[in-house]
Amino acid sequence: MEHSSEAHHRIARISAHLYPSKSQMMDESCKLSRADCRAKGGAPGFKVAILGAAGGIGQPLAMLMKMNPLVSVLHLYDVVNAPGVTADISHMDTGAVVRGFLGQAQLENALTGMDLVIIPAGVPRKPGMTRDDLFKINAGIVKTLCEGIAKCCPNAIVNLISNPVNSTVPIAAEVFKKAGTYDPKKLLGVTMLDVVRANTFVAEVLGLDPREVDVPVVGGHAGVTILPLLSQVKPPCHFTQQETEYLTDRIQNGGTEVVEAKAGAGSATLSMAYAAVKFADACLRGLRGDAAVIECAFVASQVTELPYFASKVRLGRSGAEEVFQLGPLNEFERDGLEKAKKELAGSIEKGASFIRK
Ligand SMILES: NC(=O)c1ccc[n+]([C@@H]2O[C@H](COP(=O)([O-])OP(=O)(O)OC[C@H]3O[C@@H](n4cnc5c(N)ncnc54)[C@H](O)[C@@H]3O)[C@@H](O)[C@H]2O)c1
Ligand SMILES: O=C(O)C[C@H](O)C(=O)O
Repeated sequence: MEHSSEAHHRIARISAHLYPSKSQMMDESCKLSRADCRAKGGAPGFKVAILGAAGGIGQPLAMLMKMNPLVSVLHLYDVVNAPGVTADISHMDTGAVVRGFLGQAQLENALTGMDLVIIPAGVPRKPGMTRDDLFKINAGIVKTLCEGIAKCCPNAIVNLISNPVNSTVPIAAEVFKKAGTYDPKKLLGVTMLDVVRANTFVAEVLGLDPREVDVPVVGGHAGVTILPLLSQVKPPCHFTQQETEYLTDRIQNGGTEVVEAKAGAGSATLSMAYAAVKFADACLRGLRGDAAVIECAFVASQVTELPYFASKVRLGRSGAEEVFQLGPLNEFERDGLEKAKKELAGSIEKGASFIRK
């Protein structure tokens, strides 16, 4: 029979690693759990935090990241329901060690030591709203979370999902600048869902498997700022004017299509979680040192006269190590680019001045 105090310690260790706040109430010797040991030395991998982990995107995103073999530690932070989601996800028999963090008081613990922070925190749209209508609430949420990142994991790669991305990325950048921690390579607005949608819709038109299709989508992440470069689709193909207009409109309004179909119950969550994991996995492969990891993202950029712009980037050990030029555009795309830049300029300025004011 096992000695009862040893058994007590084992049980306490498990509880302590799931809910670190409880560990303070437990025996000191329980603080370094087996899971911690595994995370520190045994299982190679990266430490990832999800902020807003109990939300519509957060939950499936947490589940998919728990399945990612590149992740050794997964921190799930939210202002509601983080313990429930953590308990649930932690029963999955995959390698990543999961810990939950609830509320502002636990934000710093959630962030300390992280390699990658994914942020889907904030309110989603309802029918009739633009993404910019979310600015009022989400700007403050992103500011607070980024202040935490600047303090606790200033070297982490940040994947920012919260809308309006065209403004929240400049907000995050200004917070990091103020804190003296800004590294433009490490702040990435997630526009992967636009690429995922573009690949799907283009594949439908071409009668191909979407996995064989690669559509660059540049600009930003709202309406006309979402600019699919259909002239650069791989495999090379030709679209009629009617197809080009249909595809551009569907890709630009894919988010609204979901918002309307959900009829007040939120915006894209499952396809977004899929896209977020595809992008996060690319970031982690870059961090690992894999060559030629290239995805689209909204980043600090010199591709146009705007300070931020989405285009293809090469992800490496230090984040977005190379930002690619747009390549040759046709007349339809050049027109689209002008419209995109006009709207983007205002959204970027709105975000930056929220912090600079
Ligand atoms: N970039 C994209 O392509 C894309 C796609 C879809 C949705 N979004 C955006 O992602 C955001 C989240 O969408 P959702 O459907 O998951 O919303 P949701 O309301 O279902 O979930 C949001 C979660 O954020 C949490 N939260 C709120 N304030 C917080 C704070 N201060 N700290 C931590 N967590 C906090 C909430 O408790 C909730 O669990 C929205 O802004 C939405 O517009 C972006
Ligand atoms: O459309 C939204 O509000 C959510 C997201 O930006 C999307 O593109 O699905």
